[in-house]
Amino acid sequence: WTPVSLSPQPLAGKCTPLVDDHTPATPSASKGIPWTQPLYCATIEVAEKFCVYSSSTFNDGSGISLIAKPETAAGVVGVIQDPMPAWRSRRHIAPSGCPRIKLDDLSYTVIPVPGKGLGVVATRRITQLETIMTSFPAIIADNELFPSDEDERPARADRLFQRALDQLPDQERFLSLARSKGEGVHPVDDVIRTNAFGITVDGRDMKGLYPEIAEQNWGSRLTPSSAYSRFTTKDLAMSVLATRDIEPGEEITISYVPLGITTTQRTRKLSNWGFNCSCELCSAPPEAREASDQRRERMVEVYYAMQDESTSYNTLVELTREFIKLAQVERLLAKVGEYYQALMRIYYGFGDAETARKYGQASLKFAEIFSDPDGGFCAGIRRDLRQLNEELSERRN
Ligand SMILES: C[S@@+](CC[C@H](N)C(=O)[O-])C[C@H]1O[C@@H](n2cnc3c(N)ncnc32)[C@H](O)[C@@H]1O
Repeated sequence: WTPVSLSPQPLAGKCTPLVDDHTPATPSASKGIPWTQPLYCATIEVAEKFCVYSSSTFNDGSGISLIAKPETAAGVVGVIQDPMPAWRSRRHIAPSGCPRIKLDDLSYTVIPVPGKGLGVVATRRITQLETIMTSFPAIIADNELFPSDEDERPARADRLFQRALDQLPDQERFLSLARSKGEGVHPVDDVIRTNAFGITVDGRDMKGLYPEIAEQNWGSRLTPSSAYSRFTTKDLAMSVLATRDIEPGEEITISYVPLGITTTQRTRKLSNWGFNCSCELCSAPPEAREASDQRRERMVEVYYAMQDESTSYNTLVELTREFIKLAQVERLLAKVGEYYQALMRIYYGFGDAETARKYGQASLKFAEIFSDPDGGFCAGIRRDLRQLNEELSERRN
């Protein structure tokens, strides 16, 4: 038996009843059913049945609606009924080693920002890696409900969206968030497409709508945004960390698109949001953008050259130096975990297990800050490190 507060996950999965409309169940903590609102299910055109699961007690009464398959909902029950939920003590959500904040010590305010609607602006100095905010989802919805071709949108999904909204205690807050699609699209669909993050819940790709985080604009200052969002599976929380020191009055921005890509790639991806970007990077002089693009393109070249069979070990060492230098200049701090993981694998491929382990350890350090410490990425690095450690100790013996 594992105390739920330390590890909510064991409650999830098999032991939790799969609640759907064939197995009607009244909310009952003793039966392991934490949902407080009536259940609503619909079979939509794209796939099997999805149901709306809602709890009005989640996150201090802000509530949550989950639009999911019964097996996904069963997977998060442990989080919903955790007797010591993370939302009660947001302080402990900061990654270990990072400065923590108290909820009443907010370092930002939400105000109009020219050309962008509302935005989040620092009210005091925020230090690098400080947790700026932690948010819990108002709605989590399965990705299948949001096909990229909007004409393929399952018509009956709107009923699920409506029910999910009706069962949220704070509907106004949800509906006040930015929308970009307009007429003809259900408001919940629009708010989610404009504001939600891609998250993985119980192995499924979902969209998570985090109201506080949704107030942040996309932005960059010739380098990635000043902040980075980090999802943790075990409590469904999304935290925003400062990737550099942020001065009072500065806007806090996060990245809506993958980091490290070029201007053309960014513009294409940002077009999904349908806004004319007015961030510092988008409005920077063309030479500055080109210089950044060239560095990013060179990083891709170096990455492939490092893995080329014809590359000698000495060249690999030189390329590694160049790659790390470029990542530093571009300030791709949140990507360093991935980069070091790649280096671990490349050096291992070259037969240098000692250096591979060094990069593996560094990779884990960064990955535990910028990604979910309980997620698949960190687990993969730990697995590789175990293998490397075993191999090195066998060699020594
Ligand atoms: C997640 S919301 C951000 C908060 C939003 N500004 C508000 O008023 O609630 C996303 C929307 O903000 C606006 N936005 C975000 N970043 C922007 C930028 N760099 N330039 C212009 N508009 C931006 C766009 O309208 C976009 O669809």
